[in-house]
Amino acid sequence: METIHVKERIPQSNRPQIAVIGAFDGLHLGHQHILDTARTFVTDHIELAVYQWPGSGGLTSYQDQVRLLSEFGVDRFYHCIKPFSVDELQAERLIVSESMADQVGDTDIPVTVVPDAKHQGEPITSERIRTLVTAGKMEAVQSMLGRPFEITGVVEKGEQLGRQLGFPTLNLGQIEEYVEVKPAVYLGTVQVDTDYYYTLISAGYRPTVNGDSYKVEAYIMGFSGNLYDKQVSVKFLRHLRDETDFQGLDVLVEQMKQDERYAREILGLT
Ligand SMILES: Cc1cc2nc3c(=O)[nH]c(=O)nc-3n(C[C@H](O)[C@H](O)[C@H](O)COP(=O)(O)O)c2cc1C
Ligand SMILES: Nc1ncnc2c1ncn2[C@@H]1O[C@H](COP(=O)(O)OP(=O)(O)O)[C@@H](O)[C@H]1O
Repeated sequence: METIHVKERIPQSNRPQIAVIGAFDGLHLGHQHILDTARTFVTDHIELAVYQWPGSGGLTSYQDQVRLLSEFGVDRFYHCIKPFSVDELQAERLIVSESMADQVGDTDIPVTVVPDAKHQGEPITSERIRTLVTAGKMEAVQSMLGRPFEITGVVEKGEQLGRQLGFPTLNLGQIEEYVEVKPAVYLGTVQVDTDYYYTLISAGYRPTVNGDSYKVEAYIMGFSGNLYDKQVSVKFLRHLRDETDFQGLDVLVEQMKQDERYAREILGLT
């Protein structure tokens, strides 16, 4: 897949295109349905192009978007930082969602409007998924994304208290572009290089240790090793409990042990 950053005018393509227009934050099941529809118009001589309309973001990093769009068979990805007019496109056909159809306006290009994909009777939208992430409802989020919610970041140094408590936790840095997951403890997985591990994720403000800022941390079960500066991806599978202001570190440690027992029980591990 070729990626093109568009600051001003959209460059002309030398191949005929089926053009999909949308914000595409999250690449959720609705987006996947639009791309499936678009692919039915693609032939040997026509390429599939996505023109990304600027939007709110927060569910997928730019890097995730590039990876996912490429996996979904997109040939060219135009990352547009400003709204554009469809007159600038030289497409055989435009493919848009119901909500995007209003923005398209009059055009001579044939337009296919793809009906919204639904979850429990309501349209799947990025806004709806963002709200659920901030509410910690990870199973519902997963149902609408078609995969678990995932955050990719770089492991940063913290206060180095975790190891003293018997629960070393990698701290995810460079995650500002994601929405804040509800402060709570989650069961998930972490990908380090090509390996996957089960993990307990703590997202929040760490009131017990007078934490002052929002952090996403992960204690990898049955792992030891140095992960500083590595890029890791954390997937949220299930909410276990909300973040609590415990009366002292010993109470927090007892609860973390209980969290690990509970997670192992769910996973069928001993
Ligand atoms: C499984 C788990 C559950 C946690 N639950 C809480 C909690 O309920 N309240 C809280 O203040 N901090 C909680 N934390 C965060 C710890 O306070 C934090 O990991 C510890 O202060 C170590 O921080 P450090 O990585 O900066 O050294 C939890 C951490 C883990 C791994
Ligand atoms: N099981 C584990 N889970 C997470 N990190 C681990 C684990 N074992 C070792 N580590 C390493 O220890 C660091 C976390 O230890 P911690 O004492 O919490 O320090 P910090 O406050 O700097 O995060 C991680 O960044 C990683 O390099």
